[in-house]
Amino acid sequence: MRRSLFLQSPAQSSSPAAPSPEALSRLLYPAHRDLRARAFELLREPVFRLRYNETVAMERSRTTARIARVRQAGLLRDTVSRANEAGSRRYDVLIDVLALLDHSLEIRFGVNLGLFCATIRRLGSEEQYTHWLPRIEDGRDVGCFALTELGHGSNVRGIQTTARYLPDVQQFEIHTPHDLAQKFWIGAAAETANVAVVFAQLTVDAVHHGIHIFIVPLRNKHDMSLCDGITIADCGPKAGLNGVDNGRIWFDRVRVPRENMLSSMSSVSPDGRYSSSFTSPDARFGAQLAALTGGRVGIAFNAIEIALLGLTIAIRYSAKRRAFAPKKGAEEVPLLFYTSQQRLLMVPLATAFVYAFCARDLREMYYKSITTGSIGKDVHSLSAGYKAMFSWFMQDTLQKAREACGGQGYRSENRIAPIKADRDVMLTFEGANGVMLQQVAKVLLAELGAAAKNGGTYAKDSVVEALNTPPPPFPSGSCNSSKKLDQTFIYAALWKREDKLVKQLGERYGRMVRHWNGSAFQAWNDCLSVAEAAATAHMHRRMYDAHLVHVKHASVADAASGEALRLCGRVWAANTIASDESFLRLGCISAAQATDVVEQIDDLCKKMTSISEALLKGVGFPDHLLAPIAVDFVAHNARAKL
Ligand SMILES: Cc1cc2nc3c(=O)[nH]c(=O)nc-3n(C[C@H](O)[C@H](O)[C@H](O)COP(=O)(O)OP(=O)(O)OC[C@H]3O[C@@H](n4cnc5c(N)ncnc54)[C@H](O)[C@@H]3O)c2cc1C
Repeated sequence: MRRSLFLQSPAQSSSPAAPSPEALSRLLYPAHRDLRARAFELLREPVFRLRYNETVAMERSRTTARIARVRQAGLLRDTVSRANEAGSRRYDVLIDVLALLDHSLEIRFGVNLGLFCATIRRLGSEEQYTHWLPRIEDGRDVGCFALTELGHGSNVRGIQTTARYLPDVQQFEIHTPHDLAQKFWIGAAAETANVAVVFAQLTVDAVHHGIHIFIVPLRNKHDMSLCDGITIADCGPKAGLNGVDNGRIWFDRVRVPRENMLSSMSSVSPDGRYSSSFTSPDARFGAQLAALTGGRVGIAFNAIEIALLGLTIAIRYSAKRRAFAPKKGAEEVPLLFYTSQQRLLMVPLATAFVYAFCARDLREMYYKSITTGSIGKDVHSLSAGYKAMFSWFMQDTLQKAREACGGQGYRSENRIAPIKADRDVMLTFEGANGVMLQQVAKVLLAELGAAAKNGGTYAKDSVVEALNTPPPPFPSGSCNSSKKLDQTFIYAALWKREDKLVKQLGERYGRMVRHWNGSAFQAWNDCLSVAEAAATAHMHRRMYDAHLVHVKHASVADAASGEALRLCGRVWAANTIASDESFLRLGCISAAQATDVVEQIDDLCKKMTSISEALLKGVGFPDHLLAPIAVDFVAHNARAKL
């Protein structure tokens, strides 16, 4: 990249020092760097060569061949079979790399080693998980995760598959009572899985005990024929992710032994006595969905990696591709010269760096929950919020990256457009994004309710405890603070917006409950827009809190990396404030401050542009995972190559 081209504008202020790519890389990818390097190397092999516009059948068989090669290379060894944090860390590092190549490959592993194994690990007895996890890891069995039904997706509690205990034979009878209860979208069910964890409504001696989970064989392994009572249909071609064989399943009074119910928390004795370690059905239900939390943590993490992949391709191309010259006969300038192109790509680049470290924090919190065995409300709400916000950000970024590359962005071989189609489902599976934000808002409302009983003070372990302490007042001449876009100004703006919106949510909810004569369901429906706004504001303030810690940490490793990250935070904050009218509407900032913020964005983006090459080197995705336009688009398209 020729930096001089970015320095031609007289408005440009001094460029920051470029961070050390090595230091940044160690901050971003601190663990198992050898495994990460081995996985990148493996992806050079012909079976992993990128291909486009294949038939569904070809995509599926290619994904199967890729799975086999990853297994054969031994990279999966000692991952999920360890059933501990160390194994999960190795697994995640590997999957993060595979995800950069092929979403279908990631998801085929994700439903099998991720969702299936995590469910058994978290909810099964030791006997159950020591039996199943090694068999899944080495490929003797392929598992899938059967929760969603045609009639019930977001409303998980409403699923209607039944499981009735039959004490005479000490078996459960799993049954699909009608077509709306067919399992739908089940990854790997259409062709490849031989066993499923099935979520069903348990009845013991005519007493209903709510959702429980059962290990149900789907196919006879010797010839993959369907087991008695199982009907499976293919979900057919999808908008993307066609290497995954999503299927529909009906159970026709299928019998499984009593031991097949996941029994670490609840069990049924041979003579039909039900017991559970949970006194509250709500707490049991939350624990049963723990595997989904792990999935959301993974989606949040990978959404940022994929955004960075799209940005790497688009920024590298934009630094080389030229369009228009300042005067006749002069050399044309690179696309990245244009301030509009800089804004298009640098705001997402800065945002991706802010979010990347937040996603890493969330993973660390999730790893801790593997050791402690319980997922707290903080991990629950952060994983729901980050899953939604980061996957929305990813799709928005891929669209910007696509447009930034013009027509070349539309070519399949340049990756961005097909990745966008493949990844779109991340906004829906493991919890539709809008519904995820509602989950965050419900936690906020509960915290507000608890605080009201506590004289208006949030509890120490509340996710909004920070709202107990108002930000320090701006130093005299508050515009100085917004002019510099400093930490005090940014934090205060984010804090005030969150504080006001959370209170607004509480007030509106109370009013609506009265309006609807006590119906919480109706009242909540009339709060959804403020609920989403409050959840978003909460997430933004949490991200900024975390970001300040990340800047400090990065500065210790490499002063320039710390400065680079600080710049990313300012760009992200400026864009966040400029894009949401509620900062002004709610009086969190003045009109003069809003003007200060908006006027700085172009200059900040120029600074970002000057260090973007170093930032992308720190991310370090190898050329074979990028696209021809990110490497040498002229040589790649040479006539001599025809
Ligand atoms: C490719 C793919 C793979 C999948 N893999 C699996 C799998 O392996 N196993 C599995 O069990 N499931 C799987 N799923 C299912 C997935 O988890 C569900 O699609 C998801 O939970 C959403 O459920 P739904 O599709 O029924 O949407 P719905 O619940 O019908 O929701 C549709 C939309 O309605 C609105 N909405 C719904 N509820 C509310 C509400 N309370 N308030 C406001 N708005 C609301 C939202 O806009 C939402 O996006 C997969 C799905 C896809 C597409």
